[in-house]
Amino acid sequence: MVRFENVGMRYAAGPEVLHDIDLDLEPGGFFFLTGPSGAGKSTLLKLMYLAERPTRGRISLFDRDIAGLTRAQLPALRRRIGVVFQEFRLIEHLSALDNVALPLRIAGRDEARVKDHVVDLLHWVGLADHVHALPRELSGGQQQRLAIARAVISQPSLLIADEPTGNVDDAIALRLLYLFEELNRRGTTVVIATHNQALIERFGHPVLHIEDGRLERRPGSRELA
Ligand SMILES: Nc1ncnc2c1ncn2[C@@H]1O[C@H](COP(=O)(O)OP(=O)(O)OP(=O)(O)O)[C@@H](O)[C@H]1O
Repeated sequence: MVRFENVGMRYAAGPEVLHDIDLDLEPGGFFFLTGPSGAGKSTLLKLMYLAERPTRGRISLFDRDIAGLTRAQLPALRRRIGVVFQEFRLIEHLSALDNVALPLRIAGRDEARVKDHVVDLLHWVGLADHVHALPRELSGGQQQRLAIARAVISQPSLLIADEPTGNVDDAIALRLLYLFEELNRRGTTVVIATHNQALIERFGHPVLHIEDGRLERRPGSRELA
């Protein structure tokens, strides 16, 4: 699903920020990504969702070496990846409903079903009363839930989320984790960067831990049980 072989990454002429990363994420897995601020978590995720290219080493996604992809092949691959960005990246002039519907409309889905599907999901993430709100009319936590709804609406093969529970209270963080688990049960591989140790322990999934640009995979409590 996601494979890194001896990957190194530096930004422009700066120092290397990821070193010798070897990683093999099984399809259908659920992984937490942890590590201190500045350790390289977002950089690793950017490599996974093809926003950055590695400086060295090899990355394969869905069994394809990304170095061999043409520009024309990239959009189809990207459509299989749902991303929740740290800074949300919502479209400011579109309502909550239209933000979430956008990926389905781009994919040409039947408009009559798009609306029901989106409203259901907005309900699920606790935004039932804000279906027609613009992003700026929502709180930080509500915008985050909207960004999550947009990332999961197309049931991507791979969901990548950078601190998706950073701006929400504990009850909502739990609910979001259940939503990710439901998506995972339906076949989506999930990678979530988080500092929330309580959630990591509660859900017991394996942990990818980065420190000083080096990655270590630790078994989750479920695997050890
Ligand atoms: N666009 C960029 N240009 C230059 N250096 C960058 C860029 N983005 C990140 N870095 C550097 O790469 C290193 C890793 O940053 P990264 O954002 O991946 O860390 P992080 O673990 O996600 O941190 P946080 O938990 O604070 O979000 C840091 O030293 C950072 O300064």
